[in-house]
Amino acid sequence: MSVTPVKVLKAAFCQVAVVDDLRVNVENAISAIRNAVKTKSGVKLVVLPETFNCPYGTEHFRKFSEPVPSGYTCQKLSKVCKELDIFLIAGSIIEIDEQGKLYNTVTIWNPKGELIGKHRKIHLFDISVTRNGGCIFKESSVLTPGDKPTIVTIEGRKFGIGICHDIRFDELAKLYALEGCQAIIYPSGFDVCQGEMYWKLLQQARAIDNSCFVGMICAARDSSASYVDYGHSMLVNPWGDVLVEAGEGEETVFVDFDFSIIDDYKRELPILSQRRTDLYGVNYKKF
Ligand SMILES: O=C(O)CCC(=O)C(=O)O
Repeated sequence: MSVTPVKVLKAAFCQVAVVDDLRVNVENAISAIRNAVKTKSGVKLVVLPETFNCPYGTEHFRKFSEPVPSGYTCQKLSKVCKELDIFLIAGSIIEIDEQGKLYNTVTIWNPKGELIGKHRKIHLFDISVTRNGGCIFKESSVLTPGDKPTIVTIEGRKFGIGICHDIRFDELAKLYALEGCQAIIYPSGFDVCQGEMYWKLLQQARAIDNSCFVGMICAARDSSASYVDYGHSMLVNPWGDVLVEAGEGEETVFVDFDFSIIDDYKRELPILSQRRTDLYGVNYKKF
């Protein structure tokens, strides 16, 4: 049954803190979700950060891994979506498959508590940057990359899903735009150094180039952690305007996706249809 697309979708981005205890993290995320729905009436979509139930570090990933959707975290998330009648882009968890392979995986849930999508991070975070304080990370030492893009329909609107480092790859965002997505959501965990340089800039670039909303949702900053998350969960519209930005600490921010702005942007600046596809193109496998 097709749903009439909503004009405006009310959303909450929960910038939760993450500690070294899976069950505490899940309880914390669930109470943030409950508070968000209680605080602002009409919230229909909630988003959580990357690895919201596990400290971000390759040494933690196997210990915190769970099967999807039968694991503890997924079962709790499914239940809360049903209870609160919401969609949830559930940040990410570390998924373990039957072969014991690990993935960084976003699960997406509908108000019936059904899993409507699962995105395994496609571009693993392997960098060794030396400038501005530096950042070295090698997710591929323990994780397996996902092999397909993920689009879900929420209240009649198509959302593309990525995870953190996925935002650096414009082809993925372009593919989502060409497939009709009006928003791309990246649960994320930039460190402070990369965050200061690129967090806002990358979202503005992806949003402007692809005529859509772009959001990144981060965990709260904990300066005593070995990997320090940037915070600043954000949503940008296609004009590049920052519609909402959290601070550094634990916080939930609320934002309306008013989809009329996408139509205005595409009418006034029709770059997607002005592309010279006789000269170049984005090739991708059908998924
Ligand atoms: O691309 C970056 O600089 C940060 C990416 C990241 O932190 C991640 O993928 O978890």
